[in-house]
Amino acid sequence: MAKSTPDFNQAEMRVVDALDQLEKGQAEHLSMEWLAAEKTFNGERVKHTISIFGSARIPEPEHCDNDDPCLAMAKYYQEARELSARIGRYIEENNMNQTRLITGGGPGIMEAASRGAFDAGHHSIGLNIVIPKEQRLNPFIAAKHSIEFQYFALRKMHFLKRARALIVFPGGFGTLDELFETLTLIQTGKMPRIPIFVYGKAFWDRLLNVQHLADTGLIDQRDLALYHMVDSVEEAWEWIGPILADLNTEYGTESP
Ligand SMILES: Nc1ncnc2c1ncn2[C@@H]1O[C@H](COP(=O)(O)O)[C@@H](O)[C@H]1O
Repeated sequence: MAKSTPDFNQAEMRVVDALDQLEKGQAEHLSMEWLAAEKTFNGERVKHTISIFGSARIPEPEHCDNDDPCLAMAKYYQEARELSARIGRYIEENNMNQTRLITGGGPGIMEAASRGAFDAGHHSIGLNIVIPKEQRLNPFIAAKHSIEFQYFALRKMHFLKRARALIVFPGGFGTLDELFETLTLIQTGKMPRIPIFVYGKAFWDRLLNVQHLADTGLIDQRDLALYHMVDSVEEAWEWIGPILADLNTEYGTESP
């Protein structure tokens, strides 16, 4: 027997039902969450951010039980910390009070990045997310610089709204989601192009064969240039340093 195909009206009805189920309270919560984050950014007078993404599960080497994958990945914790310290130091030394480093506020690479900023006397902002596992605000973010979200979608919009550069360290589904959403938004013209640095060639080369997407016509060859691979703190800084210097020239002297 042939399968029945839902007609257009049935599909429309499902959309209407779904919208009905979205309670008024939920819609209000969405807008409150968005506005609460706006309030914190505006209260802190933040206009430009450097966002760092990466695994919630990469610990510092001291917390590995000497097992190989843990130690191999833990180098990224140290490098994220070191790079963030450089970024934080530059922002502080140049009094760029409208520019902030932001992270997901959680453990792993997020902690490393907040910690590096903290080492340099820079108060990073953490966009924390309420989830059942691995949720804790890392100790290198002050409570007043933490913004708590229930919705990943809104949180991602805030990650990108003021972003002047993104640095993406190795990570799992969460990190991949953040990287690919950003690439999709830029590819489809939904947000302006910003520099994206993907950190850790050995990790990313093993994970992604993006050339295959271009070879099969699923992305344009030019889309491959939407991000740039970097493989050391030094190399990353060669790109990020000038971005901060440009921000400093353009806005550094503006009063908040
Ligand atoms: N526990 C978490 N706290 C804050 N942010 C988180 C957390 N877990 C995931 N995230 C977000 O997603 C990526 C990391 O996800 P992985 O799957 O571990 O790569 C991170 O950039 C956070 O924004």
